[in-house]
Amino acid sequence: MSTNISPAVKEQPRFNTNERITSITELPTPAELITELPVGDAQGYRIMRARQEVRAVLSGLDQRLLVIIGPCSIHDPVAGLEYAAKLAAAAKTHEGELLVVMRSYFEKPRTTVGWKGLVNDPHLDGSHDMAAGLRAAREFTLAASNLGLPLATEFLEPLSAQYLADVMSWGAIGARTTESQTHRQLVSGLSMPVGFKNGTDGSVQVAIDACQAASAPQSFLGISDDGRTAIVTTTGNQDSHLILRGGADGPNYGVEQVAAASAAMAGSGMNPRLIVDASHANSGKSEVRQAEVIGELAARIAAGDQSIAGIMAESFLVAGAQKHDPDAVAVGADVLGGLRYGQSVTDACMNWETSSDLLDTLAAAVRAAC
Ligand SMILES: O=C[C@H](O)[C@H](O)COP(=O)(O)O
Ligand SMILES: C=C(OP(=O)(O)O)C(=O)O
Repeated sequence: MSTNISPAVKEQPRFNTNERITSITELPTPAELITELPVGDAQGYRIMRARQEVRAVLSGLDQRLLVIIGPCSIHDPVAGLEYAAKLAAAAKTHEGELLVVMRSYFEKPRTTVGWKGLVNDPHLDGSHDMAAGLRAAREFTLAASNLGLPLATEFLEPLSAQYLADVMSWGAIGARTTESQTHRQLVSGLSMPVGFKNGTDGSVQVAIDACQAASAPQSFLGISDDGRTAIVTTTGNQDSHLILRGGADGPNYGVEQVAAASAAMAGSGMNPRLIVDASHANSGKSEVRQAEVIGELAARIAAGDQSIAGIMAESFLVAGAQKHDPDAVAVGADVLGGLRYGQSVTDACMNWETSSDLLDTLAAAVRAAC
């Protein structure tokens, strides 16, 4: 444990503060980590071009389908990169019909408690070595992006964006944080298109409100690249859009539900073209059902449905999910050695073979629609 309290602060009476804080450990600043692990010029150009392509698909100018696909979470960078190599090859095969962006999710929002992702706990043992987590996440993104893949992530901790956002071509705000002012402000300053999920209760209106808030200029408390708290002033993110992921009442990818959500977005002056997440409450977190949902969506796209700009899917090397509780292992234990290689430790994913077949199906659907 290391506690860093400045000498000036130590002289103040502190008996009434921090009663429930056991440690505060300083991290490298965003600038320090980015200097150590920089994005090269050619790579930076590819990341920015992918952002423009995502924008063009979302607006309908580019007739391809956006496919945001990959593991629910990256817990083992080696397996994640093996998956990325397969996906990069499939993305190249289908580049005429699909704009494939890999889910590179390093922060997991939890309904109650559980492993919170590679940034928070990279050793999966409850040691919460976030300096190593941020480094591992950045190393992963640089390697995956060098395979030619645009990357997607969920922005969960407002401070972590400063360490990773430069490598991302698409972002999401999850169902549990769409209503949060902090996240809406954050999106207003992010450089890539960002989708807001509907709420876990199924409310689409909170995501429409979020898109409106994030599209507007904002001023808020953030951090600078040098790690100091700062006033951040933004232009607003006009590429904010809606993601339907189902809710407590069940799925919301049906024809009428998508049409209603699309019309509500248009009525609020926002982009009516949206993304459907085939996982989460749209599949009851079943990877088998998820594949069926994608099949249904492909048929609608082939028939000319223009309101679906993209699809999100959870996919990894091995089907399903395995349980992992970081509190049940000793700090320093060989956690990866005890886990099934290539299988999710968070939500269930489709395996690579099924995912590859579905990419073929989606590409055929786009060809049929043209
Ligand atoms: O996408 C992942 C999960 O659905 C999300 O993190 C919530 O998981 P939990 O309900 O298992 O905590
Ligand atoms: C956490 C996720 O989704 P949701 O916010 O829809 O639960 C996710 O996509 O990983």
